[in-house]
Amino acid sequence: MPRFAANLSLLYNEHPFLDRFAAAAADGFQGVEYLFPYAFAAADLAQRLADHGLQQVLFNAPPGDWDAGERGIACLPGREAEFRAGFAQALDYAQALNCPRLHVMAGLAPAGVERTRLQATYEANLAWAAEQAATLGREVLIEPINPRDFPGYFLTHQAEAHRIAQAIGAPNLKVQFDLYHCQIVEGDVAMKIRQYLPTGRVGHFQLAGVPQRHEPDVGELNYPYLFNVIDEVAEACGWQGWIGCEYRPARGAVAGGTRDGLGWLRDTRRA
Ligand SMILES: O=C(O)C(=O)[C@@H](O)CO
Ligand SMILES: [Mg+2]
Repeated sequence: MPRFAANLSLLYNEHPFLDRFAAAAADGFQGVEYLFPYAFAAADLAQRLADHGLQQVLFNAPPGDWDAGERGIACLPGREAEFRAGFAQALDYAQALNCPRLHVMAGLAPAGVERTRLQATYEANLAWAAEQAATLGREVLIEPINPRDFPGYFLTHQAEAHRIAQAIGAPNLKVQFDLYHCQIVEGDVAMKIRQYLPTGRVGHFQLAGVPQRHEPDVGELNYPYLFNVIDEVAEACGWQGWIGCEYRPARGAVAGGTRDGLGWLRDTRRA
């Protein structure tokens, strides 16, 4: 069975952020991920992980001005210095939290800038970030994201992400395979797992039900089937990663909403 990490940005919103670690551990999670740690001291986060026996499996590098609508800056010409400073900060947190992988968000393609220029900026930033991360034994991840949730996002397709990772050629530059985004953008999810997992370039999976991004047992994807495919292929190729549970609980605003929606996880553990 795959290992599941609780995404504390989306799950357990019925609790204040720092209390979500305890809630996730109480539900049997051994790993956590979230969008950004930067509003908290790394030492406080590390203490929560230690207190609850949790591993930090992923978080994101600074994305630019999130509240103003930015969704990463890696493809944006002219923002290279900010990208480098942000990535250095992310690496400091990764060290303190013993987190093996960092997601670098591409950003929204600005109108009027040629794609080739964005592509060159993106690849140069990723090559630099992968080199920095390698010195500390960390991985850099890139994630294709569906353009309904993030209109204009630069990276949307699995094939494109793998082409970029392959072209840059850094062994620690990998793809974050979010099954929810993949289903929305291109479908054929099981075959894409079979195609890409054996390449060694998949660094992490994430899941959510499609289309509402609720629990994985709500919606059009058959997750028990996909978990079996991941298990089968992972065993054959020796992959040992995590699946981040990155969904908004259908009863998320209700006390106990996240736990009440974890029946799918209890069923998976029993299977
Ligand atoms: O939205 C997603 O999917 C993510 O994995 C985030 O890191 C980016 O918002
Ligand atoms: Mg994701």
